[in-house]
Amino acid sequence: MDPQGKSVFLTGGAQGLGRGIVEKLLSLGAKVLFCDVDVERGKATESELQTQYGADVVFFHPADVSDDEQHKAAFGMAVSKFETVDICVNNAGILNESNWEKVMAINAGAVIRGSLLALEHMRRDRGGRGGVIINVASIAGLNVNPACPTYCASKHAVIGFTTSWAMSPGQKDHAVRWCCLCPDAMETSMLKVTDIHYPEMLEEYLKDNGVMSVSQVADAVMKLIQDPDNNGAILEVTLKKGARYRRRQVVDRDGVNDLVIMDTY
Ligand SMILES: NC(=O)C1=CN([C@@H]2O[C@H](COP(=O)(O)OP(=O)(O)OC[C@H]3O[C@@H](n4cnc5c(N)ncnc54)[C@H](O)[C@@H]3O)[C@@H](O)[C@H]2O)C=CC1
Ligand SMILES: CC/C=C\C[C@H](O)/C=C/C=C\C=C\C=C\C(=O)[C@@H](O)C/C=C\CCC(=O)O
Repeated sequence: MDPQGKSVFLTGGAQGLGRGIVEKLLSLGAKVLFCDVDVERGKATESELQTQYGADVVFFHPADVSDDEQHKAAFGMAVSKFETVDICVNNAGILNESNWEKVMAINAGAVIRGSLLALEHMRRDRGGRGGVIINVASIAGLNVNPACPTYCASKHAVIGFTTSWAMSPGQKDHAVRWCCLCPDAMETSMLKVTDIHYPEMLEEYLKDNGVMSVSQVADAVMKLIQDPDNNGAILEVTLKKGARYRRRQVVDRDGVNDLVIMDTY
């Protein structure tokens, strides 16, 4: 899908990757409404982006996406501003190993709610125009990670949910494309979080693997949006190997043993 002239709803856009994605989309001619729980930063970001791109193409709406009503109201605001939402990016996420309920509510719960809101609005078999849902997971959703088991579980949930909807027999009728983004470490405030186990393991990991810029990862999100044939894609982005699709398939290897889930590049 070409972002030019399209309408976007994105969560967690006040800073970090969310803001980076908003900026790329605006530069490609999309209109964006983003929400965030950080009201001060959200307003400041809205003001800076309106100055750069125009007051009628980017809007901030305060919302905590772990709250059902606030999340629905923010999505509804995007629909009423733009009439339709073509692209939904469920990006808001936190890292906090001391509060597993909150991590699951934001990283998994709000991604599920946001996806279902978008699906209901977009699905062509119920009068919508189709669209794309991008769910932000992490490389941690594909690996094990003793530094942050809860975060890791929340990101595995995002990938399982997104790829399962992508394989729905109704997907062609819905005309909604489902994609997951799995970045390696990025230079954002999340990497400053200290509430993890074994911080020295993370430090070692970052030394070996490096840290990406937000811009590099936001470019990969544009690839996800623009490629029309990537329903079900898991886009892994790392500093060393760049953006690579992993495709998840359920495979019957021999007709005898259990089906297995396989990722291929
Ligand atoms: N920074 C990294 O190394 C990586 C981050 N990610 C994922 O990227 C996404 C964006 O994270 P970053 O930009 O790195 O973090 P960040 O902390 O810089 O930005 C996250 C934004 O989400 C907002 N947010 C948090 N909870 C919210 C809530 N309940 N309701 C609404 N907004 C909320 C924050 O206020 C903030 O503006 C997250 O899903 C994160 O898990 C994935 C892989 C690597
Ligand atoms: C701790 C998570 C930090 C930020 C979250 C964000 O999503 C960043 C993710 C990117 C990479 C994080 C890697 C962290 C690695 C570690 O902390 C090591 O403990 C991992 C060690 C072994 C796991 C085996 C593996 O590498 O797959």
